[in-house]
Amino acid sequence: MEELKIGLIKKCKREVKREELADKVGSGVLKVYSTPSMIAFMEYTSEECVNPLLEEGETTVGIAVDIKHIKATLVAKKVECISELIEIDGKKLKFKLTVSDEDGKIGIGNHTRFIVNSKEFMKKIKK
Ligand SMILES: CC(C)(COP(=O)(O)OP(=O)(O)OC[C@H]1O[C@@H](n2cnc3c(N)ncnc32)[C@H](O)[C@@H]1OP(=O)(O)O)[C@@H](O)C(=O)NCCC(=O)NCCS
Repeated sequence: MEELKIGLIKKCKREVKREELADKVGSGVLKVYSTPSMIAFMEYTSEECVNPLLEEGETTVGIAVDIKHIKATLVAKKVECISELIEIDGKKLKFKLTVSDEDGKIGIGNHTRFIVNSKEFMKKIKK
């Protein structure tokens, strides 16, 4: 079975939906792909990159993002995210990310996730 190692890569593709636009998300007023939606796509792709290789009962949670949104994208455009695992520091996993639309790069940066046991993580949160 494949193991968690530096160099793992995941690519995900999707189409920009109306509910992902800045005026719908509330992060701006224009009808363009929102930065939070792009970051969510980056988080999803990074999670997918490593989740199949975790122990039973484990998942990852996002703990840091350092992202640049460099170009605007309209609804219905196709976007692709590439996430590469570039650092493993105990339970901390660092990913390098690129998001492109049909015309080129729209987002770049790094994202860190932390491996947790799902049940224990939820139990520790104060109600
Ligand atoms: C991930 C989390 C459980 C770690 O907490 P913990 O188990 O108590 O671990 P610690 O606080 O001892 O941190 C462990 C390491 O991660 C680092 N770390 C924790 N949070 C960090 C963050 N946000 N950014 C960078 N590093 C972080 C700590 O500095 C420590 O590093 P070290 O081992 O080099 O000293 C906690 O930060 C958390 O719950 N974050 C919120 C995650 C979340 O809800 N995400 C949204 C859902 S996906």
